[in-house]
Amino acid sequence: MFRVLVSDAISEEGLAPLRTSAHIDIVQKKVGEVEDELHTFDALLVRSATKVTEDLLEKMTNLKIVGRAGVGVDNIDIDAATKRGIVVINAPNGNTISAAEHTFAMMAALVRHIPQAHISVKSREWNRSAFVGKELFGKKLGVIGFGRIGSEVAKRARAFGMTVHVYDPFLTKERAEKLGVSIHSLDEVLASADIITVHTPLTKETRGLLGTENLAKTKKGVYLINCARGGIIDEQALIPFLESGHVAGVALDVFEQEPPGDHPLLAFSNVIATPHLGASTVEAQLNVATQVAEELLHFVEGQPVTSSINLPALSKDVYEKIQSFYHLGRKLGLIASQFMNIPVQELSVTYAGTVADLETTYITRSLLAGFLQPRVASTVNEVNAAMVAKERGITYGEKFSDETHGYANCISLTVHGENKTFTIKGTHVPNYGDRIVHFDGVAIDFAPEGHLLYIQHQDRPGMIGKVGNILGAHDVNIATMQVGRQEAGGKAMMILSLDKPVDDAVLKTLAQIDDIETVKRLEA
Ligand SMILES: NC(=O)C1=CN([C@@H]2O[C@H](COP(=O)(O)OP(=O)(O)OC[C@H]3O[C@@H](n4cnc5c(N)ncnc54)[C@H](O)[C@@H]3O)[C@@H](O)[C@H]2O)C=CC1
Ligand SMILES: O=C(O)C(=O)COP(=O)(O)O
Repeated sequence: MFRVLVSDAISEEGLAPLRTSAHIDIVQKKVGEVEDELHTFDALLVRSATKVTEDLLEKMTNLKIVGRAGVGVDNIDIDAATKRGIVVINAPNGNTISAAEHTFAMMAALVRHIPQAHISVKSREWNRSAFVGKELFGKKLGVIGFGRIGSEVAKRARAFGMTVHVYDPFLTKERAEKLGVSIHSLDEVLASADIITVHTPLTKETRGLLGTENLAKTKKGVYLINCARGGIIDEQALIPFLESGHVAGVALDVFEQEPPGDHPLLAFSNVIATPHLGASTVEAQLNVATQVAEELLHFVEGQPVTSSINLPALSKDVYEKIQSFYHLGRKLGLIASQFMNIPVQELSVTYAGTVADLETTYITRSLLAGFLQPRVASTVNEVNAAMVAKERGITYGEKFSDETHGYANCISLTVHGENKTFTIKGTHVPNYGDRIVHFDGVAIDFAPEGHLLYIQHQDRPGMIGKVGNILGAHDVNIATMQVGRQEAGGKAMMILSLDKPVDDAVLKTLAQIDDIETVKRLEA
């Protein structure tokens, strides 16, 4: 049973696809309510309220995937998840429109004092002169962060007759032109905008982006909106700018701490606020829940996930094409690691033939994970392989070649260790399987499966019989045997596939045969 903990309020209708699977068990409880069971869950689904910290991940020892029913993943310790090989997925566009509409609603409310006027009327007052506002028409809107939400806000602003100035260091001129906005430096946007709205993720770079220094560069009388993440506008820094009247008004949907409690900003009559409602619409909640539920189902079924934060994006089509090579890659890495059971510095992977035209990043990650797995106690997979390699000082690189050795495709792995270099090559034959076609300088042909025994010896008559006798005497059945040699009478090798693994005593007996130089167990 695949156990899913849903720890925030996620649309029931959106989760429905998960309920159709007999293999999935859904538990809807807060993390604090299932402390004793945390180690039993395979998946965790959250919104922004649950903090997926390293400490929580430490307790969720069986966790394989975290799904964020929304965009921002700043409540998830991505590095800690990646380190543990836990896939993190989100729903990147399900709530874009809702967040953009909320931003626009906040903008209109801010410049027309709607919340304040509403409270006044509800208090049985009729004070029209106290709430004279400003038009949006003809104003300059500064958009900081021009991704999905920023660009939807800009479209609506243009429809209102506003000019849009954008700051986004990753935005291309073509995209800006297409959407009818102009690109500026941050300083230019700060100096020119009548209203500034932020739509970046919260990162090390964007935390405090609008702090004392940058707020001082804004126009006197500027309005500010944060419907992205608390902390992008520095809340403490804002206070003197409100006190002096430099900032005319602020609309906040998000706070550094949520809920903000008795926050000093809330005491200002020209600060309006909502309790993180950007994505709180029926439509957005259905969209994001459906997106993560569908992705989770793919994950459970062994299909690729397309919106992962810590895995390269893969479409179903591409995944189907690389799947066989992905398995071959893992086997090549696994066998090479056991054969080279010494410290290694570098792995070099060469792709040739049909595989060279595919998305090889994923295959390389799989190969790397196979290589690292025998060397580390925790799980290594394509999520954390690069990180684990880095931690261990192992570098890796990809190359592409035309040399297929007569096969339709060929993956070659060369491992550089201390005083030794080892090369293994494999191919995938459709409807037949994976074959290792080159092993440590010798052309050979065997399936990388099960309990393998590698024997390196001098090419002499009678070697096969001697090995067979010893294995037979120890009740070890040989399923297949492949032999190869560099030249007659020279270095030769046998790769045997056995029905059960041999123990150390048998290895030792085999190693004592004259002309046998190396005997190694290899598990594939
Ligand atoms: N209030 C709410 O309920 C909601 C809030 N959000 C938040 O809105 C924000 C934006 O979401 P999306 O538009 O979907 O994300 P996105 O990833 O499509 O866009 C973010 C943009 O920010 C830009 N950016 C990154 N660093 C930057 C920097 N240092 N300076 C300027 N621009 C920078 C990126 O290039 C990108 O274009 C996120 O923080 C997300 O968490 C999203 C949905 C609902
Ligand atoms: O998607 C996002 O980034 C949001 O901020 C929405 O947060 P929520 O899912 O409503 O807690």
